[in-house]
Amino acid sequence: MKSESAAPLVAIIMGSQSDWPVLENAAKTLADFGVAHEARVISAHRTPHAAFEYATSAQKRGLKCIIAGAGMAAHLAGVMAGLTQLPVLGVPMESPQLKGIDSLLSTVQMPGGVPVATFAIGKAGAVNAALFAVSMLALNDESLSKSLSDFRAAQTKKVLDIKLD
Ligand SMILES: Nc1c(C(=O)O)ncn1[C@@H]1O[C@H](COP(=O)(O)O)[C@@H](O)[C@H]1O
Repeated sequence: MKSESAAPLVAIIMGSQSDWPVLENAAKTLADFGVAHEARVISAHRTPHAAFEYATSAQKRGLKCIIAGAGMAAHLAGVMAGLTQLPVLGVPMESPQLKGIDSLLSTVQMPGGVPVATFAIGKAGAVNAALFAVSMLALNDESLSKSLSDFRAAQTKKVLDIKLD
C-alpha cells in the first residue's frame, strides 16, 4: 500500500486487506491532489488493541482526519470516532451476503454525540470521502483550494460537453 513521503495528513484505514481494492480509490484521489496520506489495515474486531492505539495517537501524529472503510458489522469507523476528536469519514464496503446494507447501517447509525460522516457504499463512497477530506484541508490551504476548484470546473465541463446526437 502506498503512502506519501511527507507526514501524512489523512489516514485511510480498513478492516481487512480485502477492502483495499475499494479504498485504494481514496488513496488515488488524495494522491491526485498531492495530499500526504497513509493506508493501514486495522480492525476493531480482530486487532482491538492496535485500533485503540491508532485512534488515540492519530491527532498527536499530525493526522487531520481518518477515512475508515469496513464491511459487514462495520464498527471500525464508530470505534475510531469514540476514541479521537478527529473527523472520522466512514466508507461502508459492499458485503457478499447483504450487498453492503449491513455495512452502511452499522456505519451510519451512530448514537448521538459520536458522529461518523458516512459516505456511499463502495468505490463512489471511497472517492467522495477523499474529496471531502480535501475540502476540509482546503479551508486552510489556498493552493489545495485552487486545485479543488479546478477539479470541480473540469468535472462540470465534462458533463456539459456531452453530446448525445
Ligand atoms: N467490519 C470489519 C472490522 C471492524 O469493524 O473492525 N474488521 C474487519 N471487518 C470487515 O470484515 C470484512 C471481511 O473481512 P475478510 O475479507 O478479511 O474476511 C471486511 O469488509 C472488513 O472490513
